[in-house]
Amino acid sequence: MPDRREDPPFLKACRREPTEVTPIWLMRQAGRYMADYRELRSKVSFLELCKTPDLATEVTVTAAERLGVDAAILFADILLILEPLGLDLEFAKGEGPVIHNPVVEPIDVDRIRPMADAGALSYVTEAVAQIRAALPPSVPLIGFAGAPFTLACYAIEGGGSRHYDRAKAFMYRDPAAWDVLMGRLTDATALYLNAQAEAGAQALQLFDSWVGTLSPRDYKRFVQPHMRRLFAALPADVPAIHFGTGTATLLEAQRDAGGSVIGLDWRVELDEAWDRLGPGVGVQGNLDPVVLLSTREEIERQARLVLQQAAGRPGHIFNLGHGILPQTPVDHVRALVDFVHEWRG
Ligand SMILES: Cc1c2[nH]c(c1CCC(=O)O)Cc1[nH]c(c(CCC(=O)O)c1C)Cc1[nH]c(c(CCC(=O)O)c1C)Cc1[nH]c(c(C)c1CCC(=O)O)C2
Repeated sequence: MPDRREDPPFLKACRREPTEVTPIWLMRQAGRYMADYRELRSKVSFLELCKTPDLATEVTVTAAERLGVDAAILFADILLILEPLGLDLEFAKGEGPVIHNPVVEPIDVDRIRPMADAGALSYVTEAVAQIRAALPPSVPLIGFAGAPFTLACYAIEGGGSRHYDRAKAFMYRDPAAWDVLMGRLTDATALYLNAQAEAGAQALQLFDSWVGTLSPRDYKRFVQPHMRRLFAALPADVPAIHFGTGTATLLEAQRDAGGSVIGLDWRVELDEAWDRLGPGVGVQGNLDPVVLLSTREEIERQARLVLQQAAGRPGHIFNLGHGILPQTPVDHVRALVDFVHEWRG
């Protein structure tokens, strides 16, 4: 058994062990709100950045250092896995992601090729190994992937969407084809996350960003069995964080699907949500990212409320309820990190 007493606070909190400070990291902590990132992006495209381990390492490590956060997150994107599955992905200027050959008809699911191994994504596992080697031991590295439902939304919609009407109509119209698609995405994601853990990722986050669009009943029918299988296929000794947004009515069903930590957004009260989830899981969240656009006083007031709601229970990881917005002042993010570290109940 490895000696885990000296583990950094983020990993202890993932295991619901007491920590001296509440660990904090932020979704999208590396990105356009940082001048260093914008400077680099003026020279290389987003996909090139993701596919060049040296650059992905630089971006990941710089962001973690600048902010003084308790964990780094691999610089990559949830949609990269769609390429080896046979989808033609582009990050178009000003438009966000576009998939040029989306899944439209049930027969298109046949085009989604099962992945034999994670070899086609070796640029990601190389980045993981390089980042792990570059970070100090006190800063754990989080690997991640998109959850099958959120990936299926992109694969079917061909990009972002407001109501996910095409994806959901596909799901309702042809549940058998839906399950085949979800099954392939689940298999590929399990391989990909295991490869990240093998390369050095010390925790794994599944982003089910758009799952809040489903009713509890539909979640249980169309998503939960796949998520159960996915979590069961992950390495048992690596904490898994199960994240979604708009999930107030889905939390228990998400917990039952898997993950040692459940991500919460700001639409729920953290203490009430944790009561519902019970003592068997930790929680991550849940400051509204828009609060970071206000004043330092308001940021501290709202951060204090989150910390107070989590107080007395080990297993809280401070985060936003969703990613940092591009117009966020870096100083505000740093002030938040310092405030959380200095807070002593
Ligand atoms: C849905 C989703 C995507 N990507 C991701 C999600 C799930 C989280 C969420 O709900 O926000 C996850 C993601 N995307 C990115 C990371 C890197 C790690 C981090 O710092 O958090 C992570 C964890 C980098 C990125 N992914 C993207 C950028 C911006 C690219 C740029 O430099 O122009 C970054 C830094 C591009 C991206 N990627 C995606 C969209 C919709 C966009 C365009 C919108 C946008 O630009 O914010 C898909």
